[in-house]
Order: sequence, then C-alpha cells, then structure tokens
Amino acid sequence: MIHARGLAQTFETKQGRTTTQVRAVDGVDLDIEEGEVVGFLGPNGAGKTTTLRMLTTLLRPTEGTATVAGYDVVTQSADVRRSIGYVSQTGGISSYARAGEEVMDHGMLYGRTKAQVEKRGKELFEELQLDGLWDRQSKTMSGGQKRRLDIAMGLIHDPTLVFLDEPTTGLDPQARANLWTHISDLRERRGATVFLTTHYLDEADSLSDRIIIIDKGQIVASDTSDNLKSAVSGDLVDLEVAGAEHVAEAAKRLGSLGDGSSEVEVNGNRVSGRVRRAGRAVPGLLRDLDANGIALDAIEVHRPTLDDVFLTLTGRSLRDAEASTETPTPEGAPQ
Ligand SMILES: Nc1ncnc2c1ncn2[C@@H]1O[C@H](COP(=O)(O)OP(=O)(O)OP(=O)(O)O)[C@@H](O)[C@H]1O
Repeated sequence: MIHARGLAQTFETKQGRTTTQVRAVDGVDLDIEEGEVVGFLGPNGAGKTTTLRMLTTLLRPTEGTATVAGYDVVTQSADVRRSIGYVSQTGGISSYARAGEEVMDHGMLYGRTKAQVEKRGKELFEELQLDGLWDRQSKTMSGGQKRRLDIAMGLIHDPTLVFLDEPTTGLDPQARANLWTHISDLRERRGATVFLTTHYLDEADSLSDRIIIIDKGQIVASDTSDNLKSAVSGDLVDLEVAGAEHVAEAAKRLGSLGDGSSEVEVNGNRVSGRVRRAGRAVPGLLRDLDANGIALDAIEVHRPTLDDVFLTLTGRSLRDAEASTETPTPEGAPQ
C-alpha cells in the first residue's frame, strides 16, 4: 500500500543573510501492507509530518521515491489523492458553514453524488458520535467535536488508505479514548490501512499493528510493539529498601540476579536494575533479602515501555528528546 525508498526532504531556512539547510527527512524506506495500522512515532521535529506530507503529495520529495496505493507520489499525484483520506494535524474546519454541508461538499469533490454523500455523511456522524450536530456551524463546536468532524471529512469518500496526523493532540483523555475506538474500527469494519503519526507512546502502543520510530529524520525501529519491547533487555525492578544500612547489600543481590550482568542504580534508599523475566526472578530475590534481614518498604516491577525501546536505540528518552528538540519556526510555507 505504501512503499518508499530513500525518501528525503531538505528545507532551506533563511535568517538574515545566512541560509541554513534542515534535513527534515533523511532517507526513509517504508513498506506498509494493505490492512495494516501503523503508528509513526517520534519526538517533536523528528520528521513525522514532513514524511506524511510527502506521502500525501502535499510536499515534493527532494530525494527518493514513493508509491502510495500503487501510484507514484510525484508523477501520479492526482491518483494518490483520489485514493487516500488525509486528516491533517491542525484540522481545517472552523467556519460558519453547517457541519453536514461541509462534509457533503468535501465528498462531492471526490465525485460522489449528493445522495451518496448525505447517506454516508449521516452514517459517519453517528459512528463518530456527532449525531445531532449535522446542522451546527462548525465554528461553534468543541475541540473534540471538530476533531471528529475533521475525521468525518477524511473518511467521507470511503478511502481504503487513511493518513492521520496526530489525530488526538489537544483532546481530553475521554475524547482520545473515544477516537481510538473509531480508528480501530476503521480497520476492523472497513479493512482500511491506517498510517498515523503520534508522539503519544500509549497511543502508538494500543492502536498499531506495527510501530515505526523516526528520530532526526531516520527510521530507528520498525516492528510490533511486543517485539520492540522484548528486544529491550529485561523488566525494570525498583526496590525501596527499609534501612539505609542495607542499601548496598540489596543492590548487590539485585545485581546478581539472572546472569549477574544487570547494571544497578542506587538513589537514596531506591535501588533499581533491569532483570530478565522478572516475574520468575523476583520471588527468589524477595526470599533471599528476607533471609538476610533486609526489609523493603516497596517493590515495583515495570515491563519495558516504548520509551525504553527508544532509550535503548538512541541513548535518550523520548520525553527528554522531545523536551530538548529545537523546532525552529520555518520560514515560508512548504511547497
Ligand atoms: N517548511 C519548513 N521549513 C523549514 N524547516 C521545516 C519546515 N517544515 C518542517 N521543518 C523542520 O523539519 C524538521 C521536521 O519537522 P516535522 O514537522 O516533520 O516534525 P514532526 O516529527 O512532525 O514534529 P511534531 O511532532 O512537532 O509535529 C523540524 O526541524 C522542522 O523545524
């Protein structure tokens, strides 16, 4: 459904007389099959939106090639556009027009008849819990309602391939959960292929069949969430030791679990380290500590997260990467 080879985008930004080049996407290869839901994850400024804009023909690649739904994004851009649904990051709807009319107009742009778009539009309003809002002016809708209206616009022509750019950014937790259900339904009920960008780890985790992680314009991982996590060595075991005098001994015993190679960090009374198959190893550790008179105030075991995957691959936490990413204000709109 989506195939890319060496896809790249270099932007030029001017500050005074100095021209700086930003390599926003740096040689991306993608192979996404029909019916897959793919989460495209990365920190701010990693190149998610730029990749998506190239795949949806809104931005011409500076290097590389891509086909989407069988069509070349440069030489057959009109065919690509006809075959996809696209919901942009910012959303476009905030007008005096009635919500239903906007959705119908959009569908008719794709060559559907008025009767077809009215029927499909009303179905989508019901599915997306927008019932009763058909005659509302979109500018009077709440943020969550507008976002769902954006999605209705992206789906009105029944595309089999849907691009969603950060679909839930800015929504409250309930509206996010709601939208997740709708996104899952796209594949379950309509067999659609979904390519969604996000920087929410939980979103990528719960929605996607496959997660592709991009960092600094390059793909650093592509696999199922479970496989990515199992490549991280072990579960994180956190001990809170009851007496300061026992901390060093507890650290030694935690470090000697498994093959004895786990690195242990000590912070005050907290001792933490990665342990393979913690579910099996921890009961023995507890017995061992108890037999040696070392009491614990608390113990927590955390399965690896996608953030751990990113940390293992890049040496940085996704959250830190996000906080430290400078996203200069682009000069001039993209092509
Ligand atoms: N039109 C442009 N001109 C110059 N630089 C740009 C332009 N568009 C994007 N960039 C730069 O390209 C890099 C990638 O941006 P992009 O928007 O693709 O990242 P992103 O992963 O989608 O980030 P976010 O999660 O914040 O949306 C950033 O450094 C950004 O500042």
